[in-house]
Amino acid sequence: MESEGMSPQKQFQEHFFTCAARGDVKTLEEVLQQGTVNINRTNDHGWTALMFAARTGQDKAVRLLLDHGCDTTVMNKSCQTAADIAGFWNHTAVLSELEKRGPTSDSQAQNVCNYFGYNPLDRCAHMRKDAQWLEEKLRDQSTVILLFHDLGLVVEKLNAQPRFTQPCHFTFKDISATLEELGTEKVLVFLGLGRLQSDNTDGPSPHTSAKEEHLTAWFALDVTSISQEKILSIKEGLEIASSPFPGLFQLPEKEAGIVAQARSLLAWHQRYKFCPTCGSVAAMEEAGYKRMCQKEGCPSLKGVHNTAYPRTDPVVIMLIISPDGKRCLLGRGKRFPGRMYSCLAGFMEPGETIEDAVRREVYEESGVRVGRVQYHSSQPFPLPASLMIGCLGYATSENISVDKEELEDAQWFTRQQVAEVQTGAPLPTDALTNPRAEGPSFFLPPAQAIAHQLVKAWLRMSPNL
Ligand SMILES: NC(=O)C1=CN([C@@H]2O[C@H](COP(=O)(O)OP(=O)(O)OC[C@H]3O[C@@H](n4cnc5c(N)ncnc54)[C@H](OP(=O)(O)O)[C@@H]3O)[C@@H](O)[C@H]2O)C=CC1
Ligand SMILES: [Mg+2]
Ligand SMILES: [Mg+2]
Ligand SMILES: [Mg+2]
Ligand SMILES: [Zn+2]
Repeated sequence: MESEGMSPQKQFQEHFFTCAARGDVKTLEEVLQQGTVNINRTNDHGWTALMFAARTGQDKAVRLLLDHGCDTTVMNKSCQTAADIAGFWNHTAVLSELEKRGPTSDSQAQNVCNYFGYNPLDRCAHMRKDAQWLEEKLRDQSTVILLFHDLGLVVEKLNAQPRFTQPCHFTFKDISATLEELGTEKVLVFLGLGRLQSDNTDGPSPHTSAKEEHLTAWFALDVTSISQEKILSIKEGLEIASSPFPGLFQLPEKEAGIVAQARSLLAWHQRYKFCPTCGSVAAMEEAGYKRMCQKEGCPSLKGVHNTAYPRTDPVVIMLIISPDGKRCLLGRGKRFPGRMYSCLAGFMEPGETIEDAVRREVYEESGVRVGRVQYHSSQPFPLPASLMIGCLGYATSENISVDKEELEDAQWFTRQQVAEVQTGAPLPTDALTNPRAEGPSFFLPPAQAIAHQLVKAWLRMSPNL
């Protein structure tokens, strides 16, 4: 840690880092007593004193810094927390101390939870055939009903530039006339019971068990066959988030999973009105989780031949790491906003393992060969009903040959390039639309995309410590 040309304040800070790295608890304590340093101050690489102590396994220094309130969630410019660093260098005493004392990062404290991935509802599949129970739940004052018009969610209009989209929580009373107008053919699906809302019921009905009393029921209703104007007049201040971008990606995280569940189910009912086996009309059953062919004897009516269940299409999405471990492969889809690069992705095919789908799609789209494949996390993706399976893949070749049918470009990016973009200044507001906007030469999808989380995971695994 050189000191030439540094301001005295910076020299003092560097000295503090050195003491942390050496485990010089006595000096650290003196400095902290004086209150002359900012305990969470970072150096140019984003390292805190806690990270230096974690890097060299100084458990006493780590304990002291934690006693003085050092922040365990700070990430350096390679997106690593002190716990990541301790874990990488196998300093188990330090790691367990860090884990004991506070959140070590959003994804280490709990399993990785991607946007759309958190769904607080108990789906209560066993209740889906109980028409009386469902009807009671629907009419309960605390019940939340989400409306979709041609798959566009009905949301509350926010006056300011919307930072997020708030789904409108309709009650049975709000929409009883709408339900009547839709008649018996309506697509109304039961989503589940949850504790998201404070309950304001008059008391339990005779059919609810004690366990269910305080849980809110959630439903989704397709109102496409009614005019938009009529739907928007149900309440004041409504609008329809008809374009999925950015509306669907700005939901409160606690509701994003519920909206994903609802939208995928309604999309399925909209597109699969007829039996895929014999072409006869199929009717909705089991609160929206099944469609039954109305033709007697159709093979779709039973067992594993039943084609009448909602569709989920598995998609592999993968961050491919170069053979030397220093770069990752990112591509630009033809319809991506300007300068955005993301992980390669592709639909899985029948009779294929996740690992082989990763290898095939990467080879098809970029000509790069992949060996080992490691699962990371998954994300329901309601456009219309994919399940993104996030993986890290280790390349065994480097030459890129882009499939111009699918991608505009694919390139290897260094760890530093990616870390700079990931942790750099926020993008200018016109970066998505204006190719001449200021800012970095490329950017990554936002945190709501699983691709973003895969890149982050790779940066955090960095051997560059
Ligand atoms: N979160 C993220 O960062 C990213 C997410 N994605 C998502 O991943 C999904 C798949 O990625 P993508 O690269 O488009 O997939 P692929 O590489 O498999 O190619 C897409 C093409 O496959 C065909 N296709 C459409 N549906 C299916 C299906 N169910 N099974 C097999 N092939 C199909 C279509 O061709 P045709 O039109 O000729 O029928 C489509 O253009 C997309 O829904 C996309 O939204 C993709 C990239 C990044
Ligand atoms: Mg492909
Ligand atoms: Mg693809
Ligand atoms: Mg494909
Ligand atoms: Zn049929």
